[in-house]
Amino acid sequence: MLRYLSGGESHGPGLTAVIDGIPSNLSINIEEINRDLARRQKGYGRGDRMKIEKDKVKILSGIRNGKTLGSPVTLHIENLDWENWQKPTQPVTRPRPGHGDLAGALKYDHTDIRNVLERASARETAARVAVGSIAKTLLKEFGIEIISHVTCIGGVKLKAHYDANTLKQNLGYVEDSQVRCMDKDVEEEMIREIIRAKEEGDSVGGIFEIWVFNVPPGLGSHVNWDRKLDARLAFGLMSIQGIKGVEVGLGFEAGGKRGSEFHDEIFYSADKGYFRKTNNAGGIEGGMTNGAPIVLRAAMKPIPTLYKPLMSVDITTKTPVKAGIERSDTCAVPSASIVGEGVVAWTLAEAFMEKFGGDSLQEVKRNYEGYMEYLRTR
Ligand SMILES: Cc1cc2nc3c(=O)[nH]c(=O)nc-3n(C[C@H](O)[C@H](O)[C@H](O)COP(=O)(O)O)c2cc1C
Ligand SMILES: C=C(O[C@@H]1CC(C(=O)O)=C[C@@H](OP(=O)(O)O)[C@H]1O)C(=O)O
Repeated sequence: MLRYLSGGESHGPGLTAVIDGIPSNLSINIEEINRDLARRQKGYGRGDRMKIEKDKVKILSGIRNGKTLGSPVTLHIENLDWENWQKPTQPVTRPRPGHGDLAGALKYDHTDIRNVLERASARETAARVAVGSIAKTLLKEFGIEIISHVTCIGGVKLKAHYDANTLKQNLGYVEDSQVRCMDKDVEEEMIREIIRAKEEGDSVGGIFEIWVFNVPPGLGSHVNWDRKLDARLAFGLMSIQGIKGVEVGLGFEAGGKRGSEFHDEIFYSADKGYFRKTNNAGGIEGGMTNGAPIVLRAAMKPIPTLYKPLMSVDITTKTPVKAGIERSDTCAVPSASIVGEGVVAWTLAEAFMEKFGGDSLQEVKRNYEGYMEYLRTR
């Protein structure tokens, strides 16, 4: 069984995650984890904090001579901003609409909202990306590949749905793009919209898409609600700060289609086995992977902290006030897409280990290859 927990405040000394259940003998390249951490920090519209942080992972346990031992893997990422937060600060009393401020202060009985925002903050997603990067390494051993791109920022949208080949061909462009968008004209318009929002003391959200390739059929299960993979992927994506909607395959568009237009017809050939010509289901049927690529989309609301704040109520005096202002991003959709890759990798690694689980990578491979061999005879 795979599991992990993380701890760490946004302006504390750092973030720590302990992962249990990674099989032994998996080669881990720290530079791959650092590459994902750097990808998460990029993206047009991020605030000044990203000029301070230079996220790098330290591995404190579970890896020796570059390979996992089978014991818990402990990851640590330092907060370089920590040294600027050593002096006592004024209590934060003006909750920001859209952040965890008011609900968190009421629930945990805090009179200083900073005690809530320190952990509600998406700083925590650096730990999730490091954990996700290890999950990606495990999945890569089986040819599973996860990619993401941004399809909408602040209402500026990609003009078409792209197929897997076009997406793969444009991946280099996406990685270089300041907003992780594959179309140069749309990218420029997105950046203009972020600039306009920032100038007006406002913020934007958007949508990102995640594709997973080479997934074997049969991850997840139809037999109980909490084993359904589409539900678990939606849970993972929805748990990212700011996410308000998740789609699988055609998603909300499915509600307007006839059955005959929507469902992906089944074909068989001796060389390919069972296959589909369409993928409106997004690779999941009955809570299980069906062998087609998994396609997911997540919608992020606009960033809650506004430099031109909305109205709020001071929690000490109960008087109407403008909401508090913290240093903030204007847009974080490109970063959220990298976090999305991480949580999807984690969820799939969990499901993968449930199906093929073993204590060493060799054992997992034997189990996987046995199943793939069985599928070839079906
Ligand atoms: C990568 C990333 C960066 C974010 N940066 C900010 C930010 O600078 N300011 C802010 O108010 N919210 C930011 N958010 C969103 C808040 O963390 C989030 O809205 C808040 O924790 C409340 O959670 P909820 O939106 O899921 O309800 C960011 C989210 C992500 C994923
Ligand atoms: C620190 C990160 O994002 C932070 C997420 C965040 C929030 O409210 O979610 C608020 C900002 O924090 P600060 O006020 O310290 O600048 C972002 O910078 C990060 O992504 O590493």
